[in-house]
Amino acid sequence: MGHAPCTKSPTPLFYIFKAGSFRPLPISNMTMALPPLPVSISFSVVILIVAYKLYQWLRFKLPPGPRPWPVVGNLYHIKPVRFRCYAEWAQSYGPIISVWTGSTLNVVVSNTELARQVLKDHDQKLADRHRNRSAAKFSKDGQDLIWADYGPHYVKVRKVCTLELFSPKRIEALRPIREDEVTAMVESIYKYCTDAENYGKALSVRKYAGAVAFNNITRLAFGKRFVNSEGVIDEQGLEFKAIVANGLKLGASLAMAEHIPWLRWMFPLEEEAFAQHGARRDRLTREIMEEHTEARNKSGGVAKQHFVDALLTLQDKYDLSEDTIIGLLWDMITAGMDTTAISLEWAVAELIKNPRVQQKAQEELDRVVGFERVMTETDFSSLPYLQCVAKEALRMHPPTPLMLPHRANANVKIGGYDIPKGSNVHVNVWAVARDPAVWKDPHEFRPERFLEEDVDMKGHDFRLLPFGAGRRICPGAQLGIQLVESMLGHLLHHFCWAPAEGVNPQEIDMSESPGLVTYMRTTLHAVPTPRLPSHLYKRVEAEM
Ligand code: HEM
Repeated sequence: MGHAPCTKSPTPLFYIFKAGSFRPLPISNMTMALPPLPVSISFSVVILIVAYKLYQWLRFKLPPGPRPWPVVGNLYHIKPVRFRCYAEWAQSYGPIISVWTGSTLNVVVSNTELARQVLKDHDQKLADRHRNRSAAKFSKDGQDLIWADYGPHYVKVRKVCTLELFSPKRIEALRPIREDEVTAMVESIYKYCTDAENYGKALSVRKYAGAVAFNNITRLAFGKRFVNSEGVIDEQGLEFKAIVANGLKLGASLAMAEHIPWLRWMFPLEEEAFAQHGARRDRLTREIMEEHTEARNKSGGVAKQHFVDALLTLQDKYDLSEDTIIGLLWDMITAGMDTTAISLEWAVAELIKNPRVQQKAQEELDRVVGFERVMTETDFSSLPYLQCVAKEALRMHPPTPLMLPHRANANVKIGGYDIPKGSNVHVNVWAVARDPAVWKDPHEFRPERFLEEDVDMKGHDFRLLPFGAGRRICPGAQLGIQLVESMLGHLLHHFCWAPAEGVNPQEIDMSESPGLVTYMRTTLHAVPTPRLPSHLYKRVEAEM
C-alpha cells in the first residue's frame, strides 16, 4: 500500500505540534523580555496538559496501521469505499488496524475471532455510539435508540423494541402491509413490461425496491401510505420526503471539522438550519401522532399495530418522553428503508449473473407455490433454497459493511492491542464474510453453501454478521429478513430476470458506491419477463 507500518500512533496533541502551532521561532526573532505572568501560567498549563495526554497515549499499545499525517491523520489515505480500503490495509497490517480520522482513533477488525471479541467478550464496554455534531442534533443528544450511548436510557428503549415493536406477534400482525406492498410492486412491474412501448426494455430495480421499502416503512412506523394507487404522493408524503432529503443535506455539510475538534470554531454549525430542520420534523410527526390519538379515541381506545400507536399507548408504562418517541420513529425510517432496498438490488444482480441459481430458485417456487396462487410469507419454511439465496446475498453484499461504529466507554484489550476509551470500533463484516480462512470459495455466489452448513446470520455465528451481534444487534433483523425474502420470492416467482439488452451478465458493474450504506455504484437495470398466469399479478390490498 506504500504506507510504512506504524504501531505507536501519534496523539492528537502530536498533531498540534506537527501542525506548526507551537513551532519555535528563530532565536533572532525572539524578544529577550520575559512574557507577562498570565501568559507564562497559561503556557505552563498547556505544557502540563500536553505532557499528561502524551503519557496517557504513549502507554497504550495501539493496533498497527498506515502512518498518519499530522493533523488529518489518515483522512487523505482512506479511499471512498471505506470497507474495501480497510480490507486492503488488513492484508498489509493484520486483522486489527488503527485508522486516524483527524484526531480520532478508529480501530477496525476484520476476522471472525476479533469480531467475537468486539461483539461478545467486550460487548458492553464497546456499546457506546460516536455522535458527530449532526447526529447529536438530530437525536437530541441520543434521546433515541441508534445514537444513544449504552446506559439506562438505552436499555429501556431497547426493551421497548424487543418486547413491543419487534415482537413476533406484532411482526405477524403487520404482515398484510408487507404483502400488500410486495404485490403492489409485482403489479406495477407487470404493467410496465406488458405495455407494448416497453417491450424488452430494462427497468431500474432500485426504483421498485425503493418504493416497497418506502411504503412499507412509513406504514409500519406512521400507519400512513403517503402514495396512492396511481403513484401520486400526498402533501404529508412530500413533506416527509423533503425532511429526509434536508436531513441528508445537513448531515453531509459538516465534513472535515468533524474529525478535527479544535478546528470546529472555524466551522460553526448552522444552528439555525438544524433547529429549523428539527422543528419541521417534530411538527410533521406530532401531526401524525395526533391523528392516531384521535382515531384511537374515536374507536373507543382500540390501538392499531403501527409503531406510532404502540409507542403512544406504551408511553406511560415505559416513561417515554415525546423526544424519544419521535426519535424512535425516525430511527426506524433511517435504519429500515435503504437497507432492505439495497439487499434486493444486489440479490437480483447476483441472480442475473448466476442464471443457474435463478432457475433453481424458480423451480423450488413452482414446486411449492405452483401456478395458481402467489407466494405468501407462510411459504417461507417450505422454501429453503430461497432463504439461502437471500442469505448468500446478505453475506456477499451486507448493506452496512462496517455496521454502525461503536465507541469504547472504557479501555479494552482486543487481539492483544489496547483500545483506549473514546475510540471508535468498526467490525468489517464485509471482509469477515469473504475471509477465505472461514469460507470456501468466498467470492462465489453459491447459496448451496448454507444447505451444506446452516450458518446463523442473526448474531450467533461470527462469520456472518449482516445485522451485527450482541447488545447493539439490529432490532429489525427478523423483519428485514422477511421483507427481503418476500420481495425476492415474488420477483422470482412472477418474472424471469435478464440483463439490459446488449449487456453481458458478467459485465454488470458489481462495485459499490461510498457511504455508510452500500448501494450498487451503477443502478441495476434488468428486463423482467412474466412467467405466471396474468390474473396473479394483482395487488393484494390491506386496509391498515
Ligand atoms: C436487510 C435489512 C437490514 C440490515 C442488513 C440491517 C443491519 C443493521 C446493522 C448492521 C446495524 C448496526 C448494528 C450495530 O451497531 O452493531 C443495525 C442497527 C439498527 N437497525 Fe437494522 N438492518 C436492517 C433492517 C432494519 C429494519 C427493517 C429496521 C426497522 C424497521 C432496522 C432498525 C435498526 C435500528 C433501530 C438499529 C439501531 C440499533 C442500536 O443502535 O442499538 N433495521 N441494522
